[in-house]
Amino acid sequence: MNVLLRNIVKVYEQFPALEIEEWSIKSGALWGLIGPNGAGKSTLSKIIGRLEAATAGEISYDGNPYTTQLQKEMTVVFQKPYLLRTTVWENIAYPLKIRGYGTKEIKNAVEDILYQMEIGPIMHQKSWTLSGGEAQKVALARALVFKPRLLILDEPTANIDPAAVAVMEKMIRRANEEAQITVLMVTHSLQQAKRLCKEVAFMHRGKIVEAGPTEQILYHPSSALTKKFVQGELLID
Ligand SMILES: Nc1ncnc2c1ncn2[C@@H]1O[C@H](COP(=O)(O)OP(=O)(O)OP(=O)(O)O)[C@@H](O)[C@H]1O
Repeated sequence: MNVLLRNIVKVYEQFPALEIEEWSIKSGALWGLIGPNGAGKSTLSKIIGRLEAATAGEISYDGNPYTTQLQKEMTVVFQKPYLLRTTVWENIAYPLKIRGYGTKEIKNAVEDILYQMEIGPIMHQKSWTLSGGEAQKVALARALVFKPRLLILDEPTANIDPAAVAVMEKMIRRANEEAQITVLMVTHSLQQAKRLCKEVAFMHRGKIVEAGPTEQILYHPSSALTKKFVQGELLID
């Protein structure tokens, strides 16, 4: 899905949290959003994912304004996922059920993703009994199972053990490469951005300072601020 942002502003009680003149996400992209704490990464991803309204500005999706139909084609996964109070299996089946898939299709799709994400053994477990990392895996499985056209991830692998990170990154890469799902991912790990993202945007104080191919932004940034950040010298201010 192509997403175009123009003059997006978000103000929280007179505090300007976001000011983006123009930014576009091309269909099939895999963007990483990096920047210090409080830079506005979550706010921007929630606004693009329509979980929050911008104070001003416009976002178009494939050249059109947002419609409720689009809600079925995109999804946002948070670090602390909201799961339904039921089993893992039911949580993953849910997005397919509300989209009208048949019983057989649902069974096949859920079984496939349970297997690929290595969470088959916990499929009958109730969501509130899961560990934090297991819940994050289930949330990603639930987002991927219906093949959204736009997937927004806000630190999906924070607090995850290295083996599970590898599985989750494999699934995100595969979703992007094989299912052509457009991905926007907030991450605090520059290593993860290097491994996974084709392009990276660096945010600071509500603005996108610099955006472009991952290699360029992380190794040859043009802004002194980006350079400081990627070298680990930018303090929260
Ligand atoms: N609901 C809110 N009310 C008031 N201020 C808010 C609200 N949500 C976010 N902010 C402020 O907006 C700014 C941007 O926050 P945001 O969560 O987008 O940053 P972030 O880059 O995702 O940070 P982090 O890396 O710490 O998660 C911060 O200064 C934050 O305190």
